[in-house]
Amino acid sequence: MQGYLKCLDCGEEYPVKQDLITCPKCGGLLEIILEPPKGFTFSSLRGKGVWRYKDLIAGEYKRIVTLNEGNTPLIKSSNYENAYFKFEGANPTGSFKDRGMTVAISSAVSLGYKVVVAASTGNTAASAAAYASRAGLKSYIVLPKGKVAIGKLAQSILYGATILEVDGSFDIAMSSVMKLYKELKIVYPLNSFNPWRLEGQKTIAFEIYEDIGVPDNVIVPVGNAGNIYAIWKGFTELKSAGIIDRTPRMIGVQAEGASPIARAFEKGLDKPEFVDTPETVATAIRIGKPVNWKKAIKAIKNSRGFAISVSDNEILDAQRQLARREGIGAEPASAAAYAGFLKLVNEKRLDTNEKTVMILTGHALKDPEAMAKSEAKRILVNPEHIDKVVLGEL
Ligand SMILES: Cc1ncc(COP(=O)(O)O)c(C=O)c1O
Ligand SMILES: N[C@@H](CCOP(=O)(O)O)C(=O)O
Repeated sequence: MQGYLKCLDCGEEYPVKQDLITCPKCGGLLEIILEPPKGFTFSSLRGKGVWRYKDLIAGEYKRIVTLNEGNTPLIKSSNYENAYFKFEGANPTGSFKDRGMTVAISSAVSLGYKVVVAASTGNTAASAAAYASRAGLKSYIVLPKGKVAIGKLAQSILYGATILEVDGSFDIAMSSVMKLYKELKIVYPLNSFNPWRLEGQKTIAFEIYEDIGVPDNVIVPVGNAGNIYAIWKGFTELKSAGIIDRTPRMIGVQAEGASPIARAFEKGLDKPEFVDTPETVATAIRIGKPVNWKKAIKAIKNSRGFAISVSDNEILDAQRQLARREGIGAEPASAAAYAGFLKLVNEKRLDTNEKTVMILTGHALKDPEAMAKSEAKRILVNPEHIDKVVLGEL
């Protein structure tokens, strides 16, 4: 595939080399700018999931480490005619991270790394741990102590990662991983500042396109801010290949207590004011200093989109509505996308005649404590009178 790497900070360009992760000149974020192969058509593709699109994924892979990620359902809303949910909770470890991890771990293996590292609010950790184990690599996971949902922590334990806990927020864990990456040449970083990981995540766009063509809007919950860029990148590459003639509007949603990007849009700023002590019930997106903020702002602006924030109450209410009106169990961070949709519809900022896809990034089972916050219909019954309870007579 034709292409090059370009630093978003200093603008330096490099040939597509898989061992480049950040800019060798200034340490900035690298973009992988690709031109899909001439004459590419979707009808020639075979297989399912992320690697169905291998002709569109940059890099050379001596070995592909896969758990058959991707190929997630695009579920039509039963309440809004033109709304769809891309249920990423159906991935092998229950979140969209698996799409990126299959590519990042395959890269690590192909480059000969034996040790991988990631900072995480939980999902990256679970995914990194699973794929590292499958590849036979040693994984170190850096977590904000006491701030990771129990389902995700349990996954990392089960998959056998070494868990390093730091006091403080995810952002401190992230800077610790940056330090490890810069100082120890033996570790391969799995977070989304690694542009190869985003190559896997962009396949969300390809699957949406194959299912329903180009939607008008794609609503994405934003934390470390890699996924919204990755999805936009996927659509942008289809446009440069002449397969589609427009890209959807990318709409980012953040939780009010962790909303540096949404606030930048609300205030008309070019760069976010970071949040030192981010707080939200949506622990996956409790992030104050998103490493990919430049990429996210680029994707949102170039697609004529915007970013908004939603409150914790709106998130939990949206999580319940998703479960009780659509039958879909998504974790709070994912429900933020639906909360954003409901808010925009309510404020008449989004036209329900337009085709909108919400990315439901992770499974509800990841965070049982959040699920249990919903008011329950639980009745202690005497088995002898259970019929009367059901008939409403007791
Ligand atoms: C479930 C879930 N949703 C959304 C996000 C946000 O994705 P990104 O960090 O790519 O913005 C994350 C992680 O940050 C997540 O784990
Ligand atoms: N929500 C993320 C935060 C880290 O994001 P990443 O995309 O940079 O790995 C997580 O699950 O840890």
